Amino acid sequence: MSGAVIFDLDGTLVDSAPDICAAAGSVIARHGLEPLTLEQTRSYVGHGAEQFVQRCLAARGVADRPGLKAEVLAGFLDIYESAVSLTVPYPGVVAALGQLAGMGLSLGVCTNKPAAPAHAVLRHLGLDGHFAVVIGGDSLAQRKPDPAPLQAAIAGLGATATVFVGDSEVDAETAQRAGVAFALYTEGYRKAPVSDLPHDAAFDDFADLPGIVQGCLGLNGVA
Ligand SMILES: O=C(O)COP(=O)(O)O
Ligand SMILES: [Mg+2]
Repeated sequence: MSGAVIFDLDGTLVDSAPDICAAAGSVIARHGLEPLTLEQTRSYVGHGAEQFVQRCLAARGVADRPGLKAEVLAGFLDIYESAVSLTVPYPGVVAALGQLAGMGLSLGVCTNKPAAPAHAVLRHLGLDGHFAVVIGGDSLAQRKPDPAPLQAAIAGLGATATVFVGDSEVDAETAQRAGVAFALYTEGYRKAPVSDLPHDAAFDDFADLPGIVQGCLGLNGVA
């Protein structure tokens, strides 16, 4: 067996909402629009950059203003790669990644964040070396909850047994459609109750993840 753990990024490995909120706020301010709250930002992340911008503009009542979405999206994507300074890994993430690698598992990322800012934030936090594969929201024609990006990550790692770790409705649906075990991190940007999301395991502390992965993959011991 070749085991792998594939992670969602925003709301799972990292709390990136403060950077996304600041970046979006600075772009919409150019159009005379008020910034978003952190809470709004968290609830709009998860479906990719275009949907995020769409939701921001809808929240400001200007979703139908001609040409605005394309302009704001371009401005947002321009600065998204440099929006890393306020982003932090969730507690215990770094130790858990080391422990999972020590168990002989390969690690990957499957996010709806575009690939360039996804790589940038992982690099900024010194986490990029952990991941042999990073699939972003613009890496394929499809994005989560389509199973194709997760399947591409699995193929890229050559994995025969996989656990997908994510924080949202989108991730739960992706795992289900791909037929992959799903571990739900409950401290991210999820909107629905935990019980509404199909999952094999749920956790609120990354210290618990190696044991969960061990159980999902049927491994014998945590190194
Ligand atoms: O919606 C995004 O841009 C990213 O969200 P994800 O990392 O949770 O997939
Ligand atoms: Mg997420």
